[in-house]
Amino acid sequence: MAHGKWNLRPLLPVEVIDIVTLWHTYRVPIIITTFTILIIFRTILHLRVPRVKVSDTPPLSPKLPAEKEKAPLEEKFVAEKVPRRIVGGLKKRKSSEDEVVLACQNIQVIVFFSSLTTTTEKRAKVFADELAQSTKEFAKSTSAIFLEPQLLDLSYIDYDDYFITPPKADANTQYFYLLLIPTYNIDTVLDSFLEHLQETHNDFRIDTAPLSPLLGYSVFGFGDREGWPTEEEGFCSQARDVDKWLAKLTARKRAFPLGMGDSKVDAAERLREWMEGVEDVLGHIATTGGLGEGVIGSGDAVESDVEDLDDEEDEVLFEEQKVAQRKTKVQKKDVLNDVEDIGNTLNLTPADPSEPLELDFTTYNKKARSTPTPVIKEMVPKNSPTYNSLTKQGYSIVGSHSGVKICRWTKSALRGRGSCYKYSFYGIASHQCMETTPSLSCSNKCVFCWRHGTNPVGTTWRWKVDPPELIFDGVKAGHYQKIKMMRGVPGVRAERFAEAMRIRHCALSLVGEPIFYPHINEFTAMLHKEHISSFLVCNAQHPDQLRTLKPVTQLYVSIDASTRESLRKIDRPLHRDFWERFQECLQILREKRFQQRTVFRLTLVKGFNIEDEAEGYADLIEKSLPCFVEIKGVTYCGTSSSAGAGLTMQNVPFYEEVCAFVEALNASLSKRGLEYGIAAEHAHSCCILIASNRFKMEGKWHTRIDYEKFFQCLESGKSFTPEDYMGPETPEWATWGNGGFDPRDERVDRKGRPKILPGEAVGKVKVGKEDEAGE
Ligand SMILES: Cc1cc2nc3c(=O)[nH]c(=O)nc-3n(C[C@H](O)[C@H](O)[C@H](O)COP(=O)(O)O)c2cc1C
Ligand code: SF4
Repeated sequence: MAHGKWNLRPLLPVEVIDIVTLWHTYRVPIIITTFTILIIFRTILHLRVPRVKVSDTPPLSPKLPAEKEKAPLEEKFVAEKVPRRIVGGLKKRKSSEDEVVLACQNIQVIVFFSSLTTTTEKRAKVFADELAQSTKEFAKSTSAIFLEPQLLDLSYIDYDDYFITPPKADANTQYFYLLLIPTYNIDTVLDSFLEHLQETHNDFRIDTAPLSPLLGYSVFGFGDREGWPTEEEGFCSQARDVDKWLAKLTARKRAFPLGMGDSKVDAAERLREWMEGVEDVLGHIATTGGLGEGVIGSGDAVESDVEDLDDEEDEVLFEEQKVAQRKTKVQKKDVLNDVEDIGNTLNLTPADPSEPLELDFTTYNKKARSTPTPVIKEMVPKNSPTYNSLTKQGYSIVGSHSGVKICRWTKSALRGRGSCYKYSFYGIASHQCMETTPSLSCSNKCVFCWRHGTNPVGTTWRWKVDPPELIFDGVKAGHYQKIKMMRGVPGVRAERFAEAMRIRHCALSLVGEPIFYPHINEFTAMLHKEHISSFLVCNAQHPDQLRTLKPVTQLYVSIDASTRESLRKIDRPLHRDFWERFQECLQILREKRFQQRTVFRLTLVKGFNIEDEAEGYADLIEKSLPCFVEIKGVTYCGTSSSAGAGLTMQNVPFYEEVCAFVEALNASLSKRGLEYGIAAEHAHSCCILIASNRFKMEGKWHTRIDYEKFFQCLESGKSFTPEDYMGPETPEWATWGNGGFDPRDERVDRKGRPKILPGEAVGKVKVGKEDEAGE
């Protein structure tokens, strides 16, 4: 009272006083705990309520009223009264989702189309009929049941029924979407469709990939090149947008690349190709239950090409990229472990570290070395660190000593982003080129080798020999499998994908020394029999094999230095008589120059083999008189092997330095009266071509090859010369001074952004990534 408060204690029973005291002491934790329990309870209740779509666009002509009628009352009530479930954040792919497995028996293909002037509608009808026939065929040989494809006009459906979640028919049916989309630069239904896709993806209340339960999707666009000649100018832009948004909404279940056709020119042909590809995928789903390797959601994606993905995909890929980066880190660590393993197990200490040392990377422990076994070993056995390392780098190992890998340029060409320099110089389309080797082993350890120092090395063949048939079939299968893995990659062109399924060129230069393989002639004969051209690169260390090599389309010898000392420093050869072998190979090449196209390949490494060596190289050219000299700035790959050799980015010459060297070399050749000239360039790869005047006609360079003529010459059984299969004129854009980038291709940087035009700022170009410049 004295303090103005009532004292109730004398009036209350003891229990009540205890409770009040307790309350005063613990009221804060009690309130917080009660509040938390209430929130948890509320959240659980909330999550158990089924998720419901909300439509912003009233259905123009609801196609499925009957189905809606059939919906249970309870569901209708929920649809009307309950707010939508909120699933925020990025979708994280669970490991179980890595493989899309057909979890049902029925496959329902829906063909969506839109059409203003009816061309797409007519084509869509024919397309759906034909698809119905082919899916019936699949049904005969598999347990999957293909329901009759549905044909739906985007103008007459409620987008919410199909493009927020796949339709809910029954648990036994899964959906596959095909969309045939024209493009209009005026307001059409396609604008609201695209808006809907975009809104669905950005709607924070909905999962960012709500269409991921689909089996897959693919889009085909109709456009008109007359009015919209290029993609930048709008050709098929709306089909490209639909493809982009569906990739996001389905968590990248692009089952087949976007197809595009010009309504006035080639739409029918392009659509047919695309249809064949789509049927192939559907057949694959029916037989295996999955989309096949390479399509996200069903296996491996793009090897190491994560950084090549479009900006448009970044948003969706965020989580996946992090996983990929984590993976890369783990892989790097593993590679390191492997190399360490090799080092530890070999435990070799050369008496003189500067002396070349013959290493056998297939020997794994001291015990194995000290007790030689009479059994002939495999060069790259499956359980070896070398095997692990090479497969992690993306090589497919075929048999026990061969490998195949698709190069960055093959991927680039599949996406319409340019071929390697061999397209500019010789007309090789990169997406039809297979890069392979029948011998992963090499007798050099070049400082710039981007094979990460993990390939086996040796001076003699001492391993088990696989038959050429096994290698030939194996590398083709490995190549096609890797091409198929590109199917779901953003930007892959349907027509290039179709073309890529026919190998036309083989670069025998991947890793190791191809002529080391004892049956190399049988192997190249198999290539030629299937009209696959052969570009074979050897390291000028095996004169006996080089002498007996039968003609290939183009025969290369790597010329990495012009003096004995710099060759020893740069190639780090295992043969002690490496210089004599090198000289002998040059002599052999001279003899072969009228039987096939012979090429010197110079790889310029600043601080190793450029300075003051132009004269030395001119001497070598004079000695061998090759048909061509390819000069290329070294590609820095940042591996431990290159770093160990003291190679850094400082050793990579700028393009202007390569140009200056080439001009000096060319001047030295003409001073000697040798008839050569600078014919072509590919600035993007830091690569320039000097050619013999034998390939110049009426003042124009003809560095390209007539491949069919080459096969005719071979099949005739008569002797022939390189001039006999000389191709058409080198295109103007590829000739010296014009940059060498095919104007038909889109030029982008590694992030997919448009890039400077050829010729602009080329002096600043340095090629700094593994196989960027082509092998
Ligand atoms: C007004 C108009 C605008 C068009 N805009 C584009 C365009 O921006 N890009 C394109 O590639 N094609 C464009 N086209 C071509 C159409 O996409 C093409 O003719 C298509 O086949 C039409 O299909 P449809 O007859 O089914 O409506 C346009 C055609 C018209 C009539
Ligand atoms: S870089 Fe080599 S393997 Fe790749 S496309 Fe060009 S020639 Fe073929």
